[in-house]
This record gives sequence, C-alpha cells and structure tokens, in this order.
Amino acid sequence: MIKILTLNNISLIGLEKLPRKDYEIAAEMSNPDAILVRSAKMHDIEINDNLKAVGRAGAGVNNIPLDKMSDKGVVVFNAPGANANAVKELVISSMLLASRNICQAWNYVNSLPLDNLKTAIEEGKKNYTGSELPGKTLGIVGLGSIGVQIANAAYALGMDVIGFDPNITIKSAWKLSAGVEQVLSVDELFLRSDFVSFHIPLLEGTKNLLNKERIALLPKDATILNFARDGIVDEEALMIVLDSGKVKYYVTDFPIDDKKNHDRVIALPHLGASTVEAEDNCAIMVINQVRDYLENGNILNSVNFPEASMPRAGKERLAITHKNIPNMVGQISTTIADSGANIVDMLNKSKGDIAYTLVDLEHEISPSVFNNLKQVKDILTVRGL
Ligand SMILES: NC(=O)c1ccc[n+]([C@@H]2O[C@H](COP(=O)([O-])OP(=O)(O)OC[C@H]3O[C@@H](n4cnc5c(N)ncnc54)[C@H](O)[C@@H]3O)[C@@H](O)[C@H]2O)c1
Ligand SMILES: O=C(O)CC[C@@H](O)C(=O)O
Repeated sequence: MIKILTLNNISLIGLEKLPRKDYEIAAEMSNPDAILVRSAKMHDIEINDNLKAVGRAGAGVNNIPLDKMSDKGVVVFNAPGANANAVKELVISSMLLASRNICQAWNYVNSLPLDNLKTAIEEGKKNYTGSELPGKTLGIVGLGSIGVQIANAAYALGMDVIGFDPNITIKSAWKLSAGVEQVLSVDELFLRSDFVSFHIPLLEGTKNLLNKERIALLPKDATILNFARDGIVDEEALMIVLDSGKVKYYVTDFPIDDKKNHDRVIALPHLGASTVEAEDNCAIMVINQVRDYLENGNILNSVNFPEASMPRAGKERLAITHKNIPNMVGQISTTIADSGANIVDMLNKSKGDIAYTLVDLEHEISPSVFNNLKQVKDILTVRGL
C-alpha cells in the first residue's frame, strides 16, 4: 500500500484519483510516502525517510520547507493556475467593494434601528457615494497565472491596466491582453495606480515590497489589495496612511492582528482559492502529478525539482535523485552496466543543486544494483518502479 497523509481537507474528487486498492489515505499516519497539503505550516514537521513527495493543492509554497525537502530528495509539487480564476473573481469583487464603499454601507444599514428606516437610508447614502472602475488605473505586481487573469478582466471592464513582472514567462506574456501596459519598475507602478494588487510569491526578496517609501509614492485615495500573502505589505507603515486618509482602503485576504478592525481595512479569511471549482481543480492537478511521480517517477510542476517525463519503456524503471555535479550520469550507467543490465532509455535533468535521472531497463534488476547505486556518493534516493 502507498501511504498518503493529508494535512488539510483535500477535495474528494481529487482523492478519488487514488485507487483505494493501492493507496491508504489518512489525516494521521506514520511514515507516509507522500503528503497532501494546502496551507498547513510544514516548517516544523519531521521528514521521515520514507517520504517521497509533497503535493501542495494550491499555488503558494511558503508553508513548505523547500530546502529541507530538497536535501532529503523529496519532490514538492504545486498546482499552478488551478485556482487563478477563483482569486481573479475575488479581486475584481474587492475592487468593487472598495470603489462603492459596499462594506461600510452594509454596516451602516445593519446598524440602523427599524423605526424610520427609509428616511435614515436616504439621508445616510450620501456618505457612501462611490466611484466607477472605467478610466481608473490598476497596477498589478506579478503577472503570473493570477495576475494575467486579473489584468485581462480589469482591462475588459474599461480600466487602464499596468503591470510589473521582471520574470514574466512566455506563456503568461502570450495570454496577456495587448492593452495591458508593462512598466519597468515597481516604483513607477505605485506612482500611477489608483488600485495596486499583488500577485507574487512570498520570498525573502518580496517581503515588505510595499514599504514606507513606496507607500509615499501612491496617489491620494489609492486602494491596496493583498491577495498574495501577509508579509508582502508593511502593514505598520500602511496603517499610518490609512489613518490619515491618504490611502482609501486596504483589502487583505491575510488579516494578521487587530488592524483587521480598522475602518479602512476590508479583511477576508484567506478566501481567494475557496471555491468548489478551485479546490477540485487544485486537488485533481496535484494528485495526478504526485501519483505519476510515485508510480512512474515522472515530474511535472515541481517547485524544487526539474521537469522530467519520459514514456515508459522496458521492464523496470530506476528513478534516481542526486546532486547536480559532474560524472553522476557516468557513475550511474557504469554501476548499472557492471550488473549486466541493459539500458533502453534514459533522461537526466537538473535544477539548481538537484539533478534527477530516469533509467528504463530491458529486464528487472537485482536488489544488489539498488544497493550499489545507493553507495554512490551524492546519490540521495533510488527507487525501482
Ligand atoms: N489568496 C489566496 O487564496 C491565494 C490563492 C492562490 C495564490 N495566492 C498567492 O498568490 C501568489 C501568486 O500566485 P500565481 O498562481 O499567480 O503564481 P505564479 O507563479 O503563476 O505567478 C507569480 C508571478 O510573480 C512574479 N514575481 C515574482 N517576484 C516578483 C517581484 N518581486 N516583482 C514582480 N513580479 C514578481 C513571477 O515572475 C511570476 O510571474 C502565490 O505565490 C500565493 O502566495 C493566494
Ligand atoms: O488552499 C487554500 O485554501 C489557499 C491556497 C492559496 O493560498 C494558494 O497559495 O494557492
């Protein structure tokens, strides 16, 4: 049985992709072969020697200790783009919540006594007059799966859209509407945007990207939307301009403390990816990837390992993780050849310090070949599939 530990609720439609005759799935178990996770923090968990893969049913992987996983030869997968539409819809609705003062107006109506309600409504509405989106500028930091979808939707609504992403992929660039303008610095984006929306991963280099100096660049009445992660916006600095009224609203999916109660903060409970469709999409995508890795050694959409996929040939496949240093392929093929086994196909890929080799063999090999391979210095893991 292949053992799968789930650290969060994972969509049942996704879990159905794992046949129960071969897979045991539980929220608590020892020595799992793979872990499925959404937002649970994994930094302090012990990594058992049997662990081969982690599947993140979502996009962000800041809850997973990637270096630790790579050192142990554990492949971490995510589900790029699978929840992008869900986040896009919430960001577009949040711009409307902010521009039409909907949360504040709703609170106002809730607070009214029932006697004389009609008069109070008509008298109070002048305090919630809003503005419309067409002609306003939306600045998007990060034009990946989510950023591109928001850019195109906002452009279709008549907004002027500018975007900053120094590492935009060719795939994203192809999808981006021609009307979206690329800006060459994040400072220029802040200077020009009525709405700023972040769609970047939380990394060392993106912490406090919106800091005191950049907040000062924003036009009066700008709205900041953070559906990326807490930590990307310096909220202490932002509070000062929210207090002064220079910034109109801060809409965040990551409320961190009592700042959530500020009049100009619209705080949501990390809801961006919480739709039935997105949860199904993420689970199906990541589980298919984890299963293909466990059963065939193929790697698609890993954040710490190279892409490596090869149709199966021969009787047995070896999947070998090792350091990305010279002569590893030579040592692997020599060790296999010394046992008399014949290689019918082979693939070697690398990403950073990690390399991965798939070898298809004409016949099944003896356990001694595994042991010999495991003795090779700088080989991290060897699996026979
Ligand atoms: N609120 C939610 O529920 C929710 C849901 C999904 C994703 N997210 C967050 O959104 C992030 C983005 O998701 P995605 O699916 O679009 O990821 P993605 O990998 O497709 O896109 C991220 C983009 O950010 C760009 N980028 C990285 N650093 C940058 C920087 N300093 N300046 C400008 N651009 C930069 C990258 O080049 C990439 O194009 C995730 O990492 C996650 O933290 C939140
Ligand atoms: O799993 C979730 O609910 C949140 C996912 C989201 O933060 C992501 O990074 O994909």
